Amino acid sequence: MTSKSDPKTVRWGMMATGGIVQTFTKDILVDPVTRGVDDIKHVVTAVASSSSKDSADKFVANYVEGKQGDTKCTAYGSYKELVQDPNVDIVYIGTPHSHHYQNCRLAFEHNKPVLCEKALTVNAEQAKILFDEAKKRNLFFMEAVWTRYFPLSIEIRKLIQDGKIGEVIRVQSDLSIGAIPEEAFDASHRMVNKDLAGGALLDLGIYALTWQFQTVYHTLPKEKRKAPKVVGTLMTQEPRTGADEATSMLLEFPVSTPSGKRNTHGIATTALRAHFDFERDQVGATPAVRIFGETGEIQVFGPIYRPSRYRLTFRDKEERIQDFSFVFPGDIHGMSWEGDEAARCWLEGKLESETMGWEESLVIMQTMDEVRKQGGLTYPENIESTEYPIDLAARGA
Ligand SMILES: NC(=O)C1=CN([C@@H]2O[C@H](COP(=O)(O)OP(=O)(O)OC[C@H]3O[C@@H](n4cnc5c(N)ncnc54)[C@H](OP(=O)(O)O)[C@@H]3O)[C@@H](O)[C@H]2O)C=CC1
Ligand SMILES: O=C1OC[C@@H](O)[C@H](O)[C@H]1O
Repeated sequence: MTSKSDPKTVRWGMMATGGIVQTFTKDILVDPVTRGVDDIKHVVTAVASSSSKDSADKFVANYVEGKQGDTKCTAYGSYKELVQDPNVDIVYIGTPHSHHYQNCRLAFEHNKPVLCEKALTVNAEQAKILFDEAKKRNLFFMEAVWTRYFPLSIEIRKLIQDGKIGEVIRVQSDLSIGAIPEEAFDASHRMVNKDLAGGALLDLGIYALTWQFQTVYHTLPKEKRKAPKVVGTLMTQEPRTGADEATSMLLEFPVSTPSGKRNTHGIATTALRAHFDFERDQVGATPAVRIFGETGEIQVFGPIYRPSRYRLTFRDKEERIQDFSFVFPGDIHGMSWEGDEAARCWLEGKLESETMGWEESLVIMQTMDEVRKQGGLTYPENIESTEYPIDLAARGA
């Protein structure tokens, strides 16, 4: 348990009613005590849909009512009404990547703190403006990279920091899905639609990068962290839309070991069309992340956005192979931990989370900018723009 005092309640406002907002809502409304947390409690006091009030009403009925005692949840038919609601402490943004910049600016304009889904923005310039705005207005702001808050991720970062596998020489990370885009995603789907900043890199590749960054960059003291050089990029276009269907990245993290003597090599890959056997991966046949140290290796089994198994292998130890598994408490999907972090940071008056801080989110966006430049991937001007407000089409418009 984290605390013995009465839990403090945080009131969430949900911006959008799509897939991820449903999952996040279900997860945060699971009693935190089931995961050993007794200092905070989450309630959802408002939900807004840009498509219709009806969609917000249905969301409330399906995901909120009956799950938070007597606490009321207001349904809105516009995001503007949500950010004006005085009963909302913090806004969760679960819209497509293309809309994050505009949506965050709207929330900040009304002085609301924000937890915004990955990828934070379309490009680094937008992200930088958001961080400046949040700072100017003294508002908590965090990119919702849920994987970082998993007990498994925390444990692996600690193993590396404690030198359990020696200095890290190379990290390989992959997040690919076996979907054939024509069958799995209509050309207008957010996964492949350039108007929604779709594509493998911003949606899935960001997790391959998350594993690079959380194991190499983040395990160093802040003053020693240096942005990686993108040494090479390969990109394949999705035939109908021109979004990236497959992206491979070769990174060099300069002087990235505690001794300051070594660069670390990063190989990060992502694809929408690669055949990928999740079941086989989950039983442990094929690790999706391999962290190669001087004296040992850490293998993480996928899917790497929701990891629950890892293996440690040592060169010189008697017990050469050790396996570790994690069970998700309280039947959560795994998003509650990031919700707890955001709520706790906000309650403590922090502007950012140590685990996914502004500077690191920005470096990751800069890395993706460079990858896109090398791979020749651009998005429409209106969604790359830093202008605000721009009226981007809402769903179905
Ligand atoms: N952390 C994770 O595991 C996951 C994160 N994500 C991230 O969450 C975000 C949303 O993904 P997901 O929930 O799967 O997407 P969905 O398409 O399921 O939902 C997106 C929602 O955004 C709103 N929206 C506003 N404008 C548009 C528009 N022009 N086109 C489509 N939708 C619009 C809609 O809600 P409304 O009509 O109510 O306003 C829609 O339901 C992305 O950033 C994605 O990367 C996605 C899946 C998993
Ligand atoms: O963040 C995500 O994680 C799970 C994937 O299925 C989804 O496409 C992606 O947005």
